[in-house]
Amino acid sequence: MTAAELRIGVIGAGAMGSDHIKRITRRISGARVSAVVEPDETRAQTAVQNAPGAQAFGRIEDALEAGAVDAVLIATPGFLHEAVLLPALEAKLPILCEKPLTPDPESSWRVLEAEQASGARRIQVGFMRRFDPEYRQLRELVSAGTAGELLMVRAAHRNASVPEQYQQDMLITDSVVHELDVLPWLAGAELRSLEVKLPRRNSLTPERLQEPILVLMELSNGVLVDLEMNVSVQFGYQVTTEAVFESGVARIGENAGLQLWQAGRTGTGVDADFTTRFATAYDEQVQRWVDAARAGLAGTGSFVDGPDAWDGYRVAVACQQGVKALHAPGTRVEVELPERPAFYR
Ligand SMILES: NC(=O)C1=CN([C@@H]2O[C@H](COP(=O)(O)OP(=O)(O)OC[C@H]3O[C@@H](n4cnc5c(N)ncnc54)[C@H](O)[C@@H]3O)[C@@H](O)[C@H]2O)C=CC1
Ligand SMILES: O=C1[C@@H](O)[C@H](O)[C@@H](O)[C@H](O)[C@H]1O
Repeated sequence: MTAAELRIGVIGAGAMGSDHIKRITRRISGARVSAVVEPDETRAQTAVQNAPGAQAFGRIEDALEAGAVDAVLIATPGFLHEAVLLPALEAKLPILCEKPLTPDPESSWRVLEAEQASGARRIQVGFMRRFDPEYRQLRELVSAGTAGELLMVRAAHRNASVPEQYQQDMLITDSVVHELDVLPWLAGAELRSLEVKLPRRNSLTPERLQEPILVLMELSNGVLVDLEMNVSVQFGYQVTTEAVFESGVARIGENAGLQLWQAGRTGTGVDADFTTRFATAYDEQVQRWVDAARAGLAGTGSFVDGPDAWDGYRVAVACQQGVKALHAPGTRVEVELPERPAFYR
């Protein structure tokens, strides 16, 4: 037996929050947006227009006090996640928190402590790539072993451009953060070290940035990863992964949509940004979280079906070390985690 339709409070109605509001309203079953928490009034009004029946609030505390939500989806900027996570945990709500869990290991650890005090794992972190069909297929290939052992991964994460508020460290904390979660997950291993190399600078990148960057990672099973992180490619959005096995090579993420052969040329669509490239993954992530949250509230299952707060903490440590590597190009920086609390095993 599951709980009735899940009433979701979306906290933060900027780019991602609005995308999730449309998703929940139009494509997700078993849930509706009952509240939007957004201090910017114009954004709040636009958001509630896209979510029939939703109430607007300026602060999460007000939405909780009004009893307007059964669960929350957090889409405020990362540095504000802790301030929203703590009252939501205190209210014992199921939570889907956009990446990163929080921007640094200390605040992520405080969140782990608050979650443990709440008595259950209630936080799912929005590392949506784990729900992308191609990443899932590749992970199955790794674990089935039909192409032999995985040896190396060559990855590229390319954005057409980035907004004004995007700063140098965000190459790691906002962008590479996804690979720091998904590549160890894909390879079935832990991240052991990171190194950043700086190739020639792209003259088209904003003045404040030194990029692209090359990130080298060593995993606990000996797999080596090289990742090109590039945020000024102009042509569109592309996230590719090539996995080199003992007896085969697999690639994902190269083409988007129709391939056309015409007038002596061939062409394939390119995604403009992550909202289209990972649309299926975001949908799957939110649907699985809604189903888990309903089961958790009904007492028939866990609140989480995907990356949890420990994954968020692990990635916060990796990002901290990644930023150190970014500031010391050519230096190998180790990644060490404390013992995982029994609660998360
Ligand atoms: N999974 C993915 O691929 C992506 C995830 N993100 C993540 O989504 C989150 C939001 O990013 P964006 O939508 O790009 O940011 P944004 O800046 O477009 O939107 C954030 C919104 O939060 C609101 N806000 C600020 N303080 C608030 C508070 N105390 N309570 C409620 N709302 C508050 C702001 O007014 C703004 O409307 C970040 O954690 C970001 O890392 C962003 C892009 C892609
Ligand atoms: O999370 C995201 C953005 O914040 C980030 O800026 C992009 O580089 C990522 O591809 C996207 O998925």
